[in-house]
Amino acid sequence: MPDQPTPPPPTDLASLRVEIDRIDDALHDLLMRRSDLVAHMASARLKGGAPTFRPGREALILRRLLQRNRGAMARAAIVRLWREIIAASLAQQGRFTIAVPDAGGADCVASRMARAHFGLLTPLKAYPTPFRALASVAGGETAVAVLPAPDEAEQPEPAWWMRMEAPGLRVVAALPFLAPPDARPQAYAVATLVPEPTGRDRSLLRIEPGPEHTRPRIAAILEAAGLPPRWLIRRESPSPMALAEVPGYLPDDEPRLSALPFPRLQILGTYAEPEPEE
Ligand SMILES: C=C(O[C@@H]1C=C(C(=O)O)C=C[C@H]1O)C(=O)O
Repeated sequence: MPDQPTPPPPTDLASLRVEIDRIDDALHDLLMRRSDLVAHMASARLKGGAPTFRPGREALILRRLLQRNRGAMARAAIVRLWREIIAASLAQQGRFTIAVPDAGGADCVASRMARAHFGLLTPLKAYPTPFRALASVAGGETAVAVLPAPDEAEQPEPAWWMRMEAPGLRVVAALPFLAPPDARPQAYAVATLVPEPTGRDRSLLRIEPGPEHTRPRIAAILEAAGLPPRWLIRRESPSPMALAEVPGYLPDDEPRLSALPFPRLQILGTYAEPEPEE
């Protein structure tokens, strides 16, 4: 459709509104067809045992649409619309509740990011701590936890990344999806699924450093391994631990990691790189 010449818009207000009504009907028809396909996917169990939530596929859909976006509608508006469409299709496929830490109610960054990404209608469930939110995902009570991005200055209790041990839990998305290129994510989504590569991904590495592994030393080691950190934090308490965001999709058996000299290293997750706002 975008390649066909667009007819010139009518010049009087009444005809313009008739044309907008016609377009709304066409959009609605397509939305109904889209949700019929999702219903078919869910009822025919076409996904088999595969997870309902596929954050990599969602990122690819949004990237494709942003790429072809022409005209006056802002990129942020396109993302907003499709986040709601995708949220509606996730809701159609079964119970889909998001766990958030209850640090300051609806205003807290995790709740705001969860709302923006998973839509206004997706149920959010508040837990007293990020760790309890993670436990609810590990136990299958909720589908995803949205947690604030780690910060070197945070207290040990909110430092969820230091205590993310339950098997199968992975960081699967960085939020928001639309962000300035050098911005750090404001929140991360954690779920029990193996993320799919999207062609442009990033990963979170948790490192238990030796005493000689100062922050600059860790950065230099990662850089030499072809994993230059976008940012890196190192905390001393309750025990020394560092966290780095590195470019690329890292599967669990990533060969570049086996030669690294740290006492312990773990991939906390891998997810689509956010898209620029402009
Ligand atoms: C429809 C699907 O399920 C979910 C909803 C999607 C959508 O509405 O496009 C995309 C990926 C999944 O998170 C799918 O797997 O394709």
